[in-house]
Formats: sequence, C-alpha cells, structure tokens
Amino acid sequence: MADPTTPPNPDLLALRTRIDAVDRELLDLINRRARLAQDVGELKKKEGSVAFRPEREAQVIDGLKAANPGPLKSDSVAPIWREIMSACRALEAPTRVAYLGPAGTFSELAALGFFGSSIERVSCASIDEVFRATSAGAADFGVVPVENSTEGVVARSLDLFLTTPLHIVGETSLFVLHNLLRKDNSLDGIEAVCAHPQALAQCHGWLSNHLPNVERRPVSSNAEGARLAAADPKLAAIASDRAGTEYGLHTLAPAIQDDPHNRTRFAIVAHPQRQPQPAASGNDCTSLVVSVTNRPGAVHDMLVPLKEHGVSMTRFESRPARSGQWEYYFYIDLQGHPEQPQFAAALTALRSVCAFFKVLGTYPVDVH
Ligand SMILES: O=C(O)C(=O)C[C@]1(C(=O)O)C=C[C@@H](O)C=C1
Repeated sequence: MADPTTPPNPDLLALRTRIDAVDRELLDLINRRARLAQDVGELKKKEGSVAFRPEREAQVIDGLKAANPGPLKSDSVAPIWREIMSACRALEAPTRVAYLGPAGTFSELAALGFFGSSIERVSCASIDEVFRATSAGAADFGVVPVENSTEGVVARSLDLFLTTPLHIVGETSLFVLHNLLRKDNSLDGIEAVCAHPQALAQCHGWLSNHLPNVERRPVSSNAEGARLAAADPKLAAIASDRAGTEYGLHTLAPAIQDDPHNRTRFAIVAHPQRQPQPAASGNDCTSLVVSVTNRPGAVHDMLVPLKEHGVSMTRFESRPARSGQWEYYFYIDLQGHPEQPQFAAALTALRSVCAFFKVLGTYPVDVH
C-alpha cells in the first residue's frame, strides 16, 4: 500500500483536475436535461397526461446502449440513465412506489432498480397490501414478485392479477443472493432461521447440510426475518447484504442459495385509470390470463392463432382455477404490442377460442 505521508503523484492530481472539470460539464448538461424534462412536464400537465412513460425510458436506454462508443461498459449505461431519468421524472411529478417491505427487501431493490432512487417509497407488509395500496391510490405503482428461477411462480401475485383492477406496466428482474445473517458471529446455538418461505426453499440444500436440526421459521419477508434476528441473538435470518447492513447483522455465510444464478422477476403494476397502457416501444411483452373449456385439443386450439399470426410465446404457466373441476388458468407472455396489426389479430383470434380472457398488461421488455 502507498505511504499516506508521500506527496500525491502530480500526474494523478492533474488527471483529477481534469475529472473535476468534466464533472462540472456533466452537471451543467444534466441540469439542461432536467430543464427540458420540466418543460415536458408542463406540456403533459396541460394535456392531462401522465409523467411516467416506460416505453420512452426503455427507448432512451436502448438507444444510448447502441450508441455507446466505450470505454464505458454497456451494462453501466442502463443504471446511470435510470437514475438521471428518475431525477428528471421527479421534477415532473412525484412517483410513489409500493413494495413488500420493510427496508432492505429484494422488492425494494427491484423498485429502486426500475424507477431509480428519486421516488417516494411506500413500504407494505404483504403482497396483498401492495395491490391494495396501488388500487386505492396510496401509491402510483406497485412492485410485486411474479416468478423465481429456482422456485417457480409467486402464486399470490398471480392470483391477485386476476381479482384486482390493476394492470402490468413494466417488468424488472434481479439476481437474488441470500446470506445467512446473525447478531453473533457464530453458527453455534441458532434456534431458528427466519425468512420468507421462498427464501427458505431456495436455500434448502445449504440449510440441510449446515443446520440440519435447526427450525426453519417462515416470516412475511426476509427483511422482517433480519429485523427479528437483530432483536434476538438466538435467531438467524436469510436476507440480502442490504438487510444485513440495515439491521447491523454479521454475514455468517454469503450466497447460500442452491442456484448460483437465482433470479426473481417482478411486475410493475398500476391502476389503468391513473396510468394508461404504455405505447409500443419496439420491444414489448403482453401478459394474459386465459382459460379454455375442459375438452380434448382445447389447449392446442389456443396456440393455433399465435402460430398463424407469427406471435412468439415466452412464458406459459398454469394455475388451478379452484373450481374443483380440474380446470386451469393459463398465464401467457407474448412478444408484441396490440398496436401491431398482426399481434392484435392474434389476440382477437385467441380471445374467440377462450372461455376466459384477460389482458394483464402490455409493457416494454426489461432492458439492462
Ligand atoms: O419524454 C418524456 O415524456 C419525459 O417525461 C422525459 C423522461 C426523461 O427524463 O427522459 C422522464 C420521464 C418519463 O418517464 C420519460 C422520459
């Protein structure tokens, strides 16, 4: 390590002086951008339209990634401009975002990743409350987990898509790293490991190998588990780095999830009367729930219109309809936007062969 008493290298000082000058230029440019966003905000107020335009934000990021000459890494472009657009959007209108709290949950990280940090956070105690807060207008948007690459669907979110008026206006996904956290820096004497049931399931292998006789206690969120572990040294939690820092816990074992590529996908929901369906961005996804009558060939018939109109399906998930008749709801993601004539024709044809048909939303595909 360099001796801190050595005078700084003059070359380093010169480079830093140049970085300072560039930062001043950047600040001027970002403020110029912010003033333009304010003008856009005024225009939108006059025409009574909404501030948040997910399709425009996706296009801005896609365009900049394509134009990036480097050496800035392409992966760095999206997070930087998400923050810039978040700050600009905040000058147009506040963005209130509900998610499964408390502070430090992956849902909060997903909300910050998607909307940037210039938002008002509405922390909720359950997925149901996220839907309720967003339906009632206490939040403009809700962020809810929909599927995990290890554990599959988040059933509660899928069920609530069916029964609430909210629609999907965006998606985002996160790598989910689970750590074993505790107040004491030791694995000895742990009475229970507290975490959300999904996290307990995602760490099943590690827990069976290292803490085979310890109770696995399901709680409402991983951050709630971390909060409990901070209050009781006999408890451990499974949660994010962020939750560990938030609650002052030691990381006894990092990344204990069974799948090193564990990812969770989140949907961004909003009330259609307050946030309309995003316009086409050029790379869009449309999510549907449908059911067909229980007869031979019914699922095949459902897929025919998609093939005929050249529409790709990226997800096909079934959930029991709870009718007691072995009937199912199918959750389908299609590539495309109803503004595209071929896509609209496929939707019309699909609707005609379904007993139940609901468009959950159309939104730009997640850009990283
Ligand atoms: O283009 C717009 O409609 C804007 O409001 C500007 C802007 C931006 O900062 O680029 C901000 C918010 C919107 O969600 C999209 C883009």
